Amino acid sequence: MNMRVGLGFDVHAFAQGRKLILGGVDIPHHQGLLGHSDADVLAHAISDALLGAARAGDIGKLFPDTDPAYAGADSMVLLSCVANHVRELGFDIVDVDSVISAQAPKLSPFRDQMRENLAHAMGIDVDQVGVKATTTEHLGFEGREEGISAQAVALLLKRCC
Ligand SMILES: Nc1ccn([C@@H]2O[C@H](COP(=O)(O)O)[C@@H](O)[C@H]2O)c(=O)n1
Ligand SMILES: C[C@@]1(CO)OP(=O)(O)OP(=O)(O)OC[C@H]1O
Repeated sequence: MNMRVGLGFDVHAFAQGRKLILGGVDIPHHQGLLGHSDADVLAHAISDALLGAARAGDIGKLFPDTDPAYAGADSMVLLSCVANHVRELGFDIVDVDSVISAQAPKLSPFRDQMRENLAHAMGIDVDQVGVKATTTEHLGFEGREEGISAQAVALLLKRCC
């Protein structure tokens, strides 16, 4: 069986004085996401989906949040490393889809730029990357605007020898 599916999920809390970076896009907002890296929750969920499909651990295994080397890291660079890693393990990236849960800000104006950035980082075509957004109708931590979550799925094809 040559197809593998992976699931990724990540959460980051909002904090004052931080940038809001999603899919490599710097989105104007009155608060941003807290993290060891730039806290790009979408890039992290997609990274974990790729790693899950390749059965290669998770983002924290590759880039520990205790390692000063990743303080303030650009998560699109981390995503590129993950994509190259799964390719080195013998997989091609077939398709990626994702959803961001955020009460605010409105993300649809930034969707196409996020897709382009993510596709570029993973070395795939933009039509192989889906990005969606939803509010949680004011329910839960996303709905209270305490943070943002993202989920992603990835489909990989194992190259045969
Ligand atoms: N942060 C967000 C959340 C949602 N959207 C767009 O609005 C549509 C409706 O959202 P509901 O949560 O009310 O279903 C959603 O399908 C997105 O197109 C958004 O852009 N940014
Ligand atoms: C991205 C990494 C890099 O150290 O740190 P964070 O920005 O804290 O993000 P998280 O999703 O909590 O953990 C994964 C880490 O690999």
